[in-house]
Amino acid sequence: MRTAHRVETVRAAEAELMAKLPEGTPMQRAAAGLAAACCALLGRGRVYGARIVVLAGSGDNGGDALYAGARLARRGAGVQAVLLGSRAHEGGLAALRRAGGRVTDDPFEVLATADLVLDGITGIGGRGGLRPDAVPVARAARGSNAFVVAVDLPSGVDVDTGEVTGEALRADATVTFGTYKPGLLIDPAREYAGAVRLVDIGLDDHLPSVPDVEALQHEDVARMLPVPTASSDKYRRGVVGVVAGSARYPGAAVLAVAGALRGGAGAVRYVGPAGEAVIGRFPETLVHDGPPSKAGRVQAWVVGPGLGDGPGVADVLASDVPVLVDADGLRDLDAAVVRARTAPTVLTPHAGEAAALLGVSRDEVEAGRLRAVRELAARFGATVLLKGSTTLVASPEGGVAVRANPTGTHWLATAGSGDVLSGLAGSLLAAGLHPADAASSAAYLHGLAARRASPGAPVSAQDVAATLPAAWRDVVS
Ligand SMILES: NC(=O)C1=CN([C@@H]2O[C@H](COP(=O)(O)OP(=O)(O)OC[C@H]3O[C@@H](n4cnc5c(N)ncnc54)[C@H](O)[C@@H]3O)[C@@H](O)[C@H]2O)[C@@H](O)CC1
Ligand SMILES: [K+]
Repeated sequence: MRTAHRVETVRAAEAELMAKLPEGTPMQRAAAGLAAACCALLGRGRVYGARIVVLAGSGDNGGDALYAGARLARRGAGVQAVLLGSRAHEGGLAALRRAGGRVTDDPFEVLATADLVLDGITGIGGRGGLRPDAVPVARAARGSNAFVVAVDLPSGVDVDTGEVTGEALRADATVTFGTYKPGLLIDPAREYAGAVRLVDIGLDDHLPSVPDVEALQHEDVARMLPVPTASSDKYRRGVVGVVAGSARYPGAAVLAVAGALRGGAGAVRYVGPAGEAVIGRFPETLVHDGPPSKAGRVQAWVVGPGLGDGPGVADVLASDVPVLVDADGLRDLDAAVVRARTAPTVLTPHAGEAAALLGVSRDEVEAGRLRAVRELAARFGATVLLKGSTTLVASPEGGVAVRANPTGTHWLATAGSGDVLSGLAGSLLAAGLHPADAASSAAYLHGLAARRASPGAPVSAQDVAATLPAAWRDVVS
């Protein structure tokens, strides 16, 4: 699991750490880790003579970059510092000078020939996008052939939310200290960070055990996924009911069932008017034309994909098993009805649907996705999966981290892919997963399947569904 803490928490942990260590120790640890990462990035034998530019802002982020620059200068790199802001970190600057580094007043000249740039303009103390004086320098750094390494995080992004509201410096890699920051796990800031490496500075013992945001890794998902045993039969493995599709959108039913069949439930029961299309494609499905309450026992329901104005939502919400509500099922959803349920509910809106549920504009949701997903979960007393370039999953209970999905691809923004996701997540719910685990592991597998089905190229929802078993295998092997 990658765990991220917001600025306030990091500051409190750093204060505790600093109180028990000699002054400057955390910064020296950070600088040592940063310099080592730069050496690894430059490659064996390439540090001596490398042309390195340190962009140093006025805070401790600049201090980290300057001390790391000093370490690299001692190993023979030519290091030039560009001082941005009203002052520079005194100790870091003195160390750089002692090691033979220089301060330049022509940033554009040194950037034009640089091999590596250290972005130490702002770290967790940065507010808003880059200030005007830093903008042309940041642009020149990005426009050069140099490899750009962000110190702690890319300067200009919002650390706590992942939002990018102004100018920010896009890095090729980020070396972050002590813990990930939410912005390193959530788009669009995540995209500015490049490959992220975490340097241990001894902060762990001082951080709360529950992070603000977390991102699953293969091993976390592998632990969650259901594994059939010798005593499993199709009913013990769970039956998932899918209420989806309409005369107008029969395909949504097929795609939701396609996802559900790959999610580990023992059987899929389809309820709705698209039974013929579903059976034609997946003869293993049990079909029923409704209502859901008369269709036989299931361990979880999925309701909504392609449903149009069709019936079934109220019937399913009245059941005593977990329910996942998606797409048309989310329209006019009553928070009081959801809150009154005895079994868990999972909602899977995209930004537009989330906006309608919250009564705000889509832009407002897009601009504050972390806030929106938490607010929806609290208001509906439900687990909420907010789809987007970084899909987020929030739980209704307080004190639980929001999960940011690390496997997405922009190609997943394609018709029908959400139907596959809701079928898959519902199937995992029926197999007995905790709602947040079902939602987040479904998003993980779904993203991985999309990347695997069609690396770097358009992918169809059917391809995603068909590649889910391969993604599952990747995760558990
Ligand atoms: N506190 C600690 O124990 C440690 C802190 N470390 C480093 O310290 C950083 C935090 O340092 P600071 O609190 O000094 O804050 P920063 O260095 O992140 O930034 C603060 C400075 O940047 C300026 N600034 C703010 N917004 C700006 C913008 N949009 N454009 C340009 N300049 C802007 C401010 O005027 C202020 O002087 C961390 O990110 C990390 O890199 C590390 O050394 C590890 C240990
Ligand atoms: K930075």
